[in-house]
Amino acid sequence: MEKIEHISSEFKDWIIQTLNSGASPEKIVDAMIKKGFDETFALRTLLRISGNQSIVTADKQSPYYYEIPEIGQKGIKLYAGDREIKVLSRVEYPFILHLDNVLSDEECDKLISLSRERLQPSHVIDKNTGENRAASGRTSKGMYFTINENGHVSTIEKRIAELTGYPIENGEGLQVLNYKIGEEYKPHFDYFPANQVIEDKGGQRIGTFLIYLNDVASGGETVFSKLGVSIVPKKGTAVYFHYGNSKGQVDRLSLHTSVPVSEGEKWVATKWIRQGRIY
Ligand SMILES: O=C(O)CCC(=O)C(=O)O
Ligand SMILES: [Fe+2]
Repeated sequence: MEKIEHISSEFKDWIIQTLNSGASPEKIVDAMIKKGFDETFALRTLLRISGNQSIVTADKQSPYYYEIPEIGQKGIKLYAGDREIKVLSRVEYPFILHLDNVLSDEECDKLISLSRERLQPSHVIDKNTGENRAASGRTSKGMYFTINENGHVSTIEKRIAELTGYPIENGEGLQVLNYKIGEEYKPHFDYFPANQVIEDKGGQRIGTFLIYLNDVASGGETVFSKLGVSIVPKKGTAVYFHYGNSKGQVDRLSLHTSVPVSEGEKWVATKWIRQGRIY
């Protein structure tokens, strides 16, 4: 039988995701060979993807259909309670909003102090074994709050819900991440691979609300690598990016990374939002 010597964009994304969640390149090559790929092609593909080099893909997929989320329909001044939040910049494809003044300095400091003692190395759940193990693509430490865990978390969750228009119940527990010098989060998508979407747990992730909790002395930018856009962390600002539409498609342009911190440290809080209610 003839061996496969081309991959789809979707399969390429699966490789990126699997690689960055800690699977070894050898395992992925083995899996590709089992699926009928040519061995040299599989090896070469893995080398190029892990070296961040471009590869040619053959696509059957229809293009992502863009819909402007509610937060993008409110103009350049947003309101949450009596707080005015300015849009600093906006990208349409993929949809990204950069927001000023989402949290005050005191609110950022308080969130850091509530999470500091609970940080653990960032882990992923192995899809095959169900095992909780360190992720090679994520060298940061992190922790999760449960929904409405305390008054401070509730205040932040209400603000995000008001800004985005998505109820608190569509959001996962707030995650806080801390990156020290050299730590990073390799290129990844926040949405789930198609086979891991759990319909009765809110379904697919469709947007990410990412808040910067401190100023980073150097490095630590959030980079949307397919766009060539870098967001420089600034205390209290946030980015919202949206990558899931009402047709159930996901936007591959939302690939992003947190580049290594080169001086100081970085603190962020992430709220992942799903299509429907999780709880
Ligand atoms: O730390 C960052 O800038 C990105 C974090 C991120 O991508 C995530 O939490 O999904
Ligand atoms: Fe992410």
